[in-house]
Amino acid sequence: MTEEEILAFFRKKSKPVHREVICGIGDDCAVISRGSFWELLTTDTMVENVHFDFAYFDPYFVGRKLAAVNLSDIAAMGGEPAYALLNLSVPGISERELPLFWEGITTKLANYGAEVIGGDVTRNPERWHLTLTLIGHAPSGGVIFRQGARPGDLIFVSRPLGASAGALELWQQGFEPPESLKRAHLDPEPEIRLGKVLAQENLASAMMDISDGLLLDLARLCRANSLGAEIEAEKIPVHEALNEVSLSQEPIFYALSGGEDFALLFTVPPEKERFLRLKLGSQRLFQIGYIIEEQIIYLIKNGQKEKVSPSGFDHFA
Ligand SMILES: Nc1ncnc2c1ncn2[C@@H]1O[C@H](COP(=O)(O)OP(=O)(O)OP(=O)(O)O)[C@@H](O)[C@H]1O
Ligand SMILES: Cc1ncc(C[n+]2csc(CCOP(=O)(O)O)c2C)c(N)n1
Ligand SMILES: [Mg+2]
Repeated sequence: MTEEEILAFFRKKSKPVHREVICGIGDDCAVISRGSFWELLTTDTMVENVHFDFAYFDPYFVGRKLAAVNLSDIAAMGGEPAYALLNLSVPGISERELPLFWEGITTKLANYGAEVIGGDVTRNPERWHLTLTLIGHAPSGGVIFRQGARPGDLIFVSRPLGASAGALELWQQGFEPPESLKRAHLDPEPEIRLGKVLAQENLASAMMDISDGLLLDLARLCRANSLGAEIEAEKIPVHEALNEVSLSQEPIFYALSGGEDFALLFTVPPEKERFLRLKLGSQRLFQIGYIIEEQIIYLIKNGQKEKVSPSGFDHFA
């Protein structure tokens, strides 16, 4: 089974029984009503040689990235991160590695007001296997779900895409990537501030973060709404450093299907666009297309409109 099929199985089978569960399987975070506020829960795992390789990572950046991928799921709901539980499962860890890893994870969490408050340690005979569970909160009713988009809503991404996947390919081909690509892969910045503005000002109708690639994640957002999308290749913000390096594919491929961008993908009703630009001032946003009724994703490229199948990262594809 593919990762997509496994997730579909869980989504179909789950029927929350607790009345306080506002949102269970299927969004970037689970959401639980705690009366005066909503709690947000998310968990993400990083496995050595699946998510990172010590050929170009060190324990400090493994810690920073583990924090970032979880923070990004809180950002995708428009929430505020707070508490984390850390599960460390390793063949062994040295007196040099442990403080570096701890410094990485705690500094990244602290940048966004979060801290580690517990966890678990076990031996893993094979490789580093790390899981972080992050808990956050939002005002009651003040989160943006994947569901909520309407036909005609504008589709935005929060920053240029493809840098992380470009860096990965360069390392895997034995080259040293330029600094901006390296940073995007080793130390991605979660969009906590932007997510909060979009939620608190009720600007976005639907939102998620891009972890598996724009096309695949846009397809997930569309499916959550039983809608489709029309996007334009020329409007997709491709990270500019991809034009300066030698890669196996065109730069736009990494922006469409690379993954690990941790940018926000969100929809905005057209009548709110002016207010959105006003609220975000100098922050650049990239409108790449709009939501359509038909449950298909179209890409307009060189004046041609073509149906695209959602390609991106799947652990088992
Ligand atoms: N093993 C599982 N059991 C129950 N629910 C799961 C399981 N794995 C994933 N889910 C749920 O399925 C949904 C999609 O999961 P997915 O991991 O793709 O989300 P994500 O964290 O936004 O993406 P990524 O892991 O790529 O960052 C989420 O709501 C998640 O909680
Ligand atoms: C060594 C190595 N090989 C491949 C990749 C690419 N990669 C791994 S997981 C993932 C998507 C998000 O993960 P998840 O869906 O588990 O949250 C991507 C694009 C990498 N980073 N390192
Ligand atoms: Mg996510």
